[in-house]
Amino acid sequence: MTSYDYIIVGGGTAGLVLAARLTEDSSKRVLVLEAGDDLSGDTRLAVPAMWPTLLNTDADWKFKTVPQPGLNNRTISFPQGKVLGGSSAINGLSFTHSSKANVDAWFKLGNPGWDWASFSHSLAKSYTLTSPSAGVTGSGPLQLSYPKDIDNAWPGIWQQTLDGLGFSKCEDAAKQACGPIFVPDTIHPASKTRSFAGNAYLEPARSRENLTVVPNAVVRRILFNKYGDAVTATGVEYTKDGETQAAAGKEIILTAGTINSPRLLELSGVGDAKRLEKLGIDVVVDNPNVGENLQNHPMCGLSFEAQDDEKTMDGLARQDPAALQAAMAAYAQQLGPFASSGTNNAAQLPFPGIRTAEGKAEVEELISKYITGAELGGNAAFVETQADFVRSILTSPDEASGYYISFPGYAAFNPDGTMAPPPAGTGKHFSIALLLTHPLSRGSVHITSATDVAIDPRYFSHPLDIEILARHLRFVESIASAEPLASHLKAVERRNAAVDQAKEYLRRTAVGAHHFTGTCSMMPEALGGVVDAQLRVYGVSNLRVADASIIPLTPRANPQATVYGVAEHAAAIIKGGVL
Ligand SMILES: Cc1cc2nc3c(=O)[nH]c(=O)nc-3n(C[C@H](O)[C@H](O)[C@H](O)COP(=O)(O)OP(=O)(O)OC[C@H]3O[C@@H](n4cnc5c(N)ncnc54)[C@H](O)[C@@H]3O)c2cc1C
Repeated sequence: MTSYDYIIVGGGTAGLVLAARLTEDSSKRVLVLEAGDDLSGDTRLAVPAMWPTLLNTDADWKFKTVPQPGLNNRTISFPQGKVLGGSSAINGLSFTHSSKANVDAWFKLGNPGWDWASFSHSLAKSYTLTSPSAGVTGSGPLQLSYPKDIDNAWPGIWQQTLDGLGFSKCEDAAKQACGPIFVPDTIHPASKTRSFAGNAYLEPARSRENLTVVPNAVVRRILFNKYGDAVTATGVEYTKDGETQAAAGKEIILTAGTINSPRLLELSGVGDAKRLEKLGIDVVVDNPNVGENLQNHPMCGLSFEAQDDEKTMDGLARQDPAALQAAMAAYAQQLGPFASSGTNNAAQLPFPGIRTAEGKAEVEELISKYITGAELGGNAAFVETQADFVRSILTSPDEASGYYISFPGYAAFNPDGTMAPPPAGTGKHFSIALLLTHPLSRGSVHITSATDVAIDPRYFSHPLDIEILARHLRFVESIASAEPLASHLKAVERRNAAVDQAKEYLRRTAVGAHHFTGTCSMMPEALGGVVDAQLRVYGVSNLRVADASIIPLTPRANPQATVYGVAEHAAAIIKGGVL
């Protein structure tokens, strides 16, 4: 059996960052096993706006949640990349930093070396940003850019409207940020094609003799040696082309993502002993925290009718041949809707009204009703820290509890969370998608058999989440009713004027963003942790997890920037550079 210094399980976003960084040392042999195919060069991956066409294909694990009581018992789709590059190959390309407050809260949980100052140093290694105003900043492999042409008036309208409501543009999106922001895309500025872990990190490293990458290899379990209480990982078992194979490694690094990293731990005997014994799995390490603490942003959309002469993406969404032809012609010039994520105009906003005495009083009342007292369940010490963090966000006029993405077109979701097409006809739309940045609801991911997994995010199980999001939803309608935006829309009907109406709308239409984190959380085991601050799995000397699953408190918005930062930080830790 071939032996490696490191076996990386999952050649996704974090896995390929680690593969590239660890093979910089030519004395270290690295094996990457990736369940999905290598789709480098596939147009659906390369052309930015084509990412939805990869959903529900073989490049997607096509997960679904169990029915969600908080969402009227709906089952919500939960896509994840199954392809070399992982979710970075199929995601929506938005690159948003989390906040200093969020990362510092990880540190406060008992994670030395994971404060904002240290973490942001690692994050900065991951990207280069090309901006029309500031030029080129950074020198990391991942390429970020803004759309070249703003061929419509919407960005200005969005910013002026929010400015009029008292929120001026954020210049430092990485730190405290309240107000409209113009979010960069993971798109190469020269080619206007997707920049992702595959072409940014793997491609330059692929010819290294010490790197072996095997696509279409599904890892089934981690192999262990156990002497008394001392547990060592020795390698992995995987299937490739219908055959079971094994590889030996001095250290195993799990980067299989928020669903499959805890799933593989459980399948290999690391998890809650009672659960594993019931399934006939030999227990290697008893840790009931594995698969717990699943966090995700609940999200909803509101679409408004735009005036008939507005420029929107509705024609493209309806597959109108003229609109498609125009978009393709523009893309040949690296311009137009195919050349960007379409989600660049966003805003990070505090609790609505927090800058007034009534708003302050309202949030204080909600907090004292819902985040103190008996309804706190789960690990008391963790819950207390999470509650302190969320309280600090909600009561600050400079921290965001709502993330708003504006979009010139129809943006609504089917009941199962997939995107809904625009209504038939020729009507134009303007939409705002809304996310709760720091939910208190937490769920789980656990295996139910050798092949099945139950994903339960428990959306809105903490009552404060829906209360806060309902208030932001009302504020979405306030934005749409404010000038200059209001003049570009047909009459805005207030559909959610009362909090109860807004809550009913959320239970009926909210879905989950594709932003799941937390199932192998990094924190002390007594708080609910699965890995320590060096990302080592408790109870095993040479097994780490280093992907989105280790994030103990979910990032403010879209998480890929944070995942790249986690992977760079992990590489530095493994190479002995930090901590
Ligand atoms: C459709 C979609 C849209 C998104 N849009 C955005 C966005 O616009 N902005 C943003 O910031 N974030 C976005 N995200 C989230 C972001 O992409 C992810 O949080 C991030 O990429 C996760 O990285 P990861 O390394 O944890 O997992 P992944 O990148 O998913 O990598 C895990 C890898 O492990 C492989 N794997 C799993 N199990 C096994 C196994 N048993 N054997 C071998 N290999 C295995 C998988 O196939 C996959 O390649 C989106 C996600 C999705 C799915």
